Amino acid sequence: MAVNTNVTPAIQFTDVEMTFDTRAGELIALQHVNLAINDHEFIAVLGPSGCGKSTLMRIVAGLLKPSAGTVSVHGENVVEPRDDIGIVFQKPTLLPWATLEDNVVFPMKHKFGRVTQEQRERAHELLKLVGLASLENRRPGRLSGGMQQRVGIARALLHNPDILLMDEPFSALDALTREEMGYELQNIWQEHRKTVMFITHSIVEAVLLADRIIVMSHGPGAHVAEDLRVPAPRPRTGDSMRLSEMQDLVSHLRDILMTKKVA
Ligand SMILES: Nc1ncnc2c1ncn2[C@@H]1O[C@H](COP(=O)(O)OP(=O)(O)OP(=O)(O)O)[C@@H](O)[C@H]1O
Repeated sequence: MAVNTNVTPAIQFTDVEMTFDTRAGELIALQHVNLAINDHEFIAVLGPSGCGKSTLMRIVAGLLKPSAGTVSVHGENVVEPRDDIGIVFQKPTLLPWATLEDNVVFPMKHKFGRVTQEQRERAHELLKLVGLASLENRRPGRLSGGMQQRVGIARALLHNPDILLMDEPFSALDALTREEMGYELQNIWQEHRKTVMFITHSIVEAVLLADRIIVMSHGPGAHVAEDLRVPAPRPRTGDSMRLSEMQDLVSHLRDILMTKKVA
């Protein structure tokens, strides 16, 4: 079968530069960032602390405008926040007085002033999808960090975005919950096939979840230093990590990230 190489990427960075004005002067955080992320692809972004991973995500989300270059989503330049993007942050910042269902539908209420019955039904289905069936009338204060983050994921999926941006979504969780959430995210991704851009500091998490791993170089002027395909088939399990090619990938990533070889 012929491969169509002329497909518009879900997300494309073209020669992106991001400069911030700081008290110490101009800081060139990103420079010459070129990257194409395909539809339905799950990519993880790794890189030294402060290299600009969150900045990349905020540009895709339309929350920041690049100083030079362009970012497009499905072929359209990003100039403002878009409805086809959902975002999950490190902490879900839920409304403590609202039920889980009300928290999931809150962005709709905030944006349109009302919530439809269909959206409430979808919130119910999504809470089921993230393992919180029958808890929709609870309030977040009584939930563990992992459960709260599940609500954050359900909320990001409510408007059925094509693209999910996740900025260290599991970093505040304990190790076991974090691993469990990773497998759940993989299940959700297998079922819904969103394009996912997942920022993490965990090499193992990146390797377990992603199709491709993007390693950013050190800043200032961070760019894509490596673009690596993850070799294991899906669904990935703990056993996937025993494959020699996965261990080689983990060793390679440790080597370049811990010995600061990314330049
Ligand atoms: N609004 C801003 N104003 C000034 N400097 C900023 C701003 N946002 C980010 N920076 C700087 O840009 C660089 C990249 O920041 P960013 O948060 O994107 O890095 P990161 O790779 O996500 O960091 P971490 O891994 O520690 O979360 C850092 O030096 C940061 O201090």
